[in-house]
Amino acid sequence: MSKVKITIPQLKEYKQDSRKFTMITVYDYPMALLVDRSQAEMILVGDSLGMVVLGYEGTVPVELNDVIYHLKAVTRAARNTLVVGDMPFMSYNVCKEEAIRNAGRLMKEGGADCVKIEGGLKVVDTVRAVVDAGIPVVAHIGLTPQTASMLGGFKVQGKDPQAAKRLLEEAQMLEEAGACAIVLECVPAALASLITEKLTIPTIGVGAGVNCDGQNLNGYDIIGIFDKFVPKFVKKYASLAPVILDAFNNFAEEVANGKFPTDEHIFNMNEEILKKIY
Ligand SMILES: Nc1nc(=O)c2c([nH]1)NC[C@@H]1CN(c3ccc(C(=O)N[C@@H](CCC(=O)O)C(=O)O)cc3)CN21
Ligand SMILES: CC(C)C(=O)C(=O)O
Ligand SMILES: [Mg+2]
Repeated sequence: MSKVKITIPQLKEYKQDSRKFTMITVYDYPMALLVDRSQAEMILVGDSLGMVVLGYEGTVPVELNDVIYHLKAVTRAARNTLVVGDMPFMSYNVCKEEAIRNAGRLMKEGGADCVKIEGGLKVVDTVRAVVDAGIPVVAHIGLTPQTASMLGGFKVQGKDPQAAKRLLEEAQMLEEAGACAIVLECVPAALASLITEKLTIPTIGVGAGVNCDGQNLNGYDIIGIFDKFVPKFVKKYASLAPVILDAFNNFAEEVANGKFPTDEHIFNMNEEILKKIY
């Protein structure tokens, strides 16, 4: 199977052809190698790395340099997968100039193919400015973890009529501002379906139902190695945590009782050489 990297314009063609695409969130070289070998079209190097690989409670502490560091690892592996670099909190919120400069760093230093920016109305002009600078932008509305404190936590968004209407309007404004795709996170399936229908750019759902043009899940959730919390929208396709724990315990057990290492896993030395040092 030869996989060819999907292009930004092709994302729209996928939507026009009702062809679904997959984005998997990963942050390191071995995981990116596996995604690259899979059918998945896209990788997100998400600021969720703060929670999944750095152990923070949220995504707010994540620095631009953290995302660049992980992007570098991922883009060394992902030669045939489109890589989205997530703009962390405060890397685009102060002013448009800073947003452009920081988005540029994700592309130039991290090797990202495009960037992702959280927010609705308030980031429309920023999205336009970054796109005008020649950087493709994926928008992100609904549950926006960087501003979770203002949303009252990691909660489903757009449940009442005003909030639902606002999300639709924001999606349309972000499309108009030039976003090449939009992530809908934790929004009711029927609303995500309506937004998908009204937009010409593809929607990427994460907890947003089957009618989105693309789907995103976290790679560490999919294989069940991150189990600190598991959002309702996650489907675990494998449960590796117990498998890994078992392997670690078997190793430690064999070390404790002297069964590891055996001849198979050691390096031998010529007897004559050994005699010379006695
Ligand atoms: N490993 C991982 N997977 C993710 O999907 C993910 C992250 N980390 N970090 C960044 C955000 C945070 N996300 C989350 C985290 C928790 C819930 C959660 O617990 N939601 C409740 C629903 C609450 C409600 O009903 O309003 C749930 O039960 O799923 C949802 C999304 C999604 N993202
Ligand atoms: C939840 C996804 C869309 C994300 O932004 C991340 O993983 O950082
Ligand atoms: Mg994110």
